[in-house]
Amino acid sequence: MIEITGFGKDYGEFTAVENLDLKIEEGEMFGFIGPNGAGKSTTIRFLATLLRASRGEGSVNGHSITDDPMNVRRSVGYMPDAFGVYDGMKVWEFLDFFAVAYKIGRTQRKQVIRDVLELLDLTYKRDDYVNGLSRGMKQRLCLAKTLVHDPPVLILDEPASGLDPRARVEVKALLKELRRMGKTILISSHILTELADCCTSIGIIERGQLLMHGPIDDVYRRIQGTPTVVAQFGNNLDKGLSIIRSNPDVRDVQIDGEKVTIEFASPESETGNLLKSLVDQGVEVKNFGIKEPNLEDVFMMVTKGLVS
Ligand SMILES: Nc1ncnc2c1ncn2[C@@H]1O[C@H](COP(=O)(O)OP(=O)(O)OP(=O)(O)O)[C@@H](O)[C@H]1O
Repeated sequence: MIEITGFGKDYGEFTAVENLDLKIEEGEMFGFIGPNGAGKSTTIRFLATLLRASRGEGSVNGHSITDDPMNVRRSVGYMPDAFGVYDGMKVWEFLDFFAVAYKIGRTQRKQVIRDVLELLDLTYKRDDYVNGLSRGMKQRLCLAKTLVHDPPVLILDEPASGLDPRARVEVKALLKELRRMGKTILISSHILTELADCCTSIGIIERGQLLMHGPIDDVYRRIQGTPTVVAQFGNNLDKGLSIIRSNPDVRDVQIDGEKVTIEFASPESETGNLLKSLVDQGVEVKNFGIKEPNLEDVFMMVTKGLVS
């Protein structure tokens, strides 16, 4: 559905994105993750036909981004990271404006506006002025406007940024609903956990390079090899720490109050050996459990070059 080959973008001497290959299948929700300045928006703007590539090519819904941008635009609902809403316009007028731009006929427009307002839970704001909406509502309205031409692909640049936790949950629920409706979705974020439970695949980008990319389960599996244990000790914390630190299988130890996080060095590391030596040496172990990696861990490990 979305394919990019060898995409690169230079701004003068500076290379913002380097030789990026990406493939997103129909029906996927792809999380594009990276810190500020990594190159997410640059890649997204290329996909949305708003930026000329320095190198490489891509296609969306079978249409070439460079040779057939009009059909790409018809296929894509794009939500930029910073968007403007026009003052002095009512909610329905804002949506109507975009529907006209997509050449949707008058009668159909009414229905479309009704449908997207309903879907985005904004029907009760239909006649309100856009500039009087809260940030979360403006964000939802912007998402609504990406849907007016019923595109099969949604490209959303940080759609949940600046929202409070509740509004973020609402955006996530909405994205899941859109995926159920058959949309293929690319969503970028630097808030990693935000994407954990809704994406089917992820790509991690840093300094213009895609470090890892694949189905979310595969990415987890690739890093699961190096175990992390979270432990709690009843007494002898200092003794416990010295045993942990002198264990050759341990790469790093972090202490947060009573919680001790132990990172092991290799997939072959036997966490049980460490537990046994702690117990054998009289340390009271209250908890000792393998920690399942979350998206944050994946990101840290990939960007530290610990997995590839
Ligand atoms: N028009 C431009 N001129 C010069 N440099 C640019 C331009 N646009 C982006 N850059 C640079 O390219 C790099 C990638 O920027 P980009 O906006 O793609 O990152 P991002 O991953 O989307 O970051 P953020 O999460 O902060 O939006 C950054 O170093 C940025 O400063």
